[in-house]
Amino acid sequence: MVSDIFDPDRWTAVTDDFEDVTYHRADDVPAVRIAIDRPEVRNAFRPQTVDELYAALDHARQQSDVGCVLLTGNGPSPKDGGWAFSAGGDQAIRGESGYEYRGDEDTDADGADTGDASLDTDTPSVGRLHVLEVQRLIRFMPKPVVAVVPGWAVGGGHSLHVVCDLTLASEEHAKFLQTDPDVASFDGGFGSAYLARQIGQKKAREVFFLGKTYDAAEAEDMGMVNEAVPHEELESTALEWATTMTRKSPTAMRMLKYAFNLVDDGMVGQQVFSGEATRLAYMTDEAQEGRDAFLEGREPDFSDVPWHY
Ligand SMILES: CC(C)(COP(=O)(O)OP(=O)(O)OC[C@H]1O[C@@H](n2cnc3c(N)ncnc32)[C@H](O)[C@@H]1OP(=O)(O)O)[C@@H](O)C(=O)NCCC(=O)NCCSC(=O)CCC(=O)c1ccccc1C(=O)O
Repeated sequence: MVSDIFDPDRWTAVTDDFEDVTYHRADDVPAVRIAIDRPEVRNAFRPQTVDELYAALDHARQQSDVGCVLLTGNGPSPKDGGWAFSAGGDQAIRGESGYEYRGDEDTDADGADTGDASLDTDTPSVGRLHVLEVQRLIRFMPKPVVAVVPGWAVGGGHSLHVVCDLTLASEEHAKFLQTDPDVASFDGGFGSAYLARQIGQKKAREVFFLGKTYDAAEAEDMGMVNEAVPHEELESTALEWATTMTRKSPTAMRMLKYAFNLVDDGMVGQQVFSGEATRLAYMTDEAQEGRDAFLEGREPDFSDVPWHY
């Protein structure tokens, strides 16, 4: 079973190679579902989880026939039935310089520690803080990413929902909490500054400084959740949203996402938006005349091109 509220009749696995993440493509909607699959620790992410999330998201980014990504957490926990989107960085493997790989390199087939970490050549020995790379991938992905929140969104897990384009939450189980300063961490980028854009400065400071827990209805009132729906309808509603969005013009959706981003993303936002404008310009006769003139060693003739106003 992938997740209690996952409908296996509507999805096909893209890969079974991941350990911490499940990755499915919808059968009748051009959308994918990427889920953290560590429900026993409230979907806290370790470096391997972040690597797999990045790989799945980057794969989804490059599928020109996929128009929407649903990002969620599988559940419930087999231990206590609790639900989570993600509880952020896995504190159990946090070392002095970041989150540490603790995997096959120093465990035997049964998972017991062999103390043989030196044999590992695939994974870096330094601590990682690379969920920020996942945030940037979500931010710059040319299609909407929806955070589908079935339970706790906490710490770095809260930041992940903040950076998504839309958030859909379970009425009964979704809970939003920032614990960063409790564990001496601080997401000073999208997790806080962009959150303030969504809910205002006073409220964003309250989220971090007071560390209150908000339910889905409160989060919707604050403007950081788009809609709260009954838990049983969470994934079907997410797929309905994906259906709606993927019927729209891909170019318009991409340009709108980058236009929304632009004002907060400085020169990089301008670069991303302008890159897409350049792509559109390349598709015109005007651009092809410029290219052809160079290749034919002549002056370009733009005399037929109107000065649009
Ligand atoms: C999420 C809780 C509020 C849920 O509470 P509750 O429902 O009562 O469940 P628990 O019994 O507490 O938890 C069940 C089970 O899960 C384990 N667990 C939960 N969260 C984590 C976690 N983050 N790491 C490891 N394990 C976790 C818990 O130990 C229990 O296990 P048992 O074996 O069953 O006892 C509550 O659990 C909670 O508050 N969790 C901690 C939330 C937290 O502080 N998260 C870390 C915030 S800091 C962060 O995410 C930094 C990462 C980051 O994004 C970042 C920031 C800045 C720069 C870079 C980065 C980066 O790249 O990483």
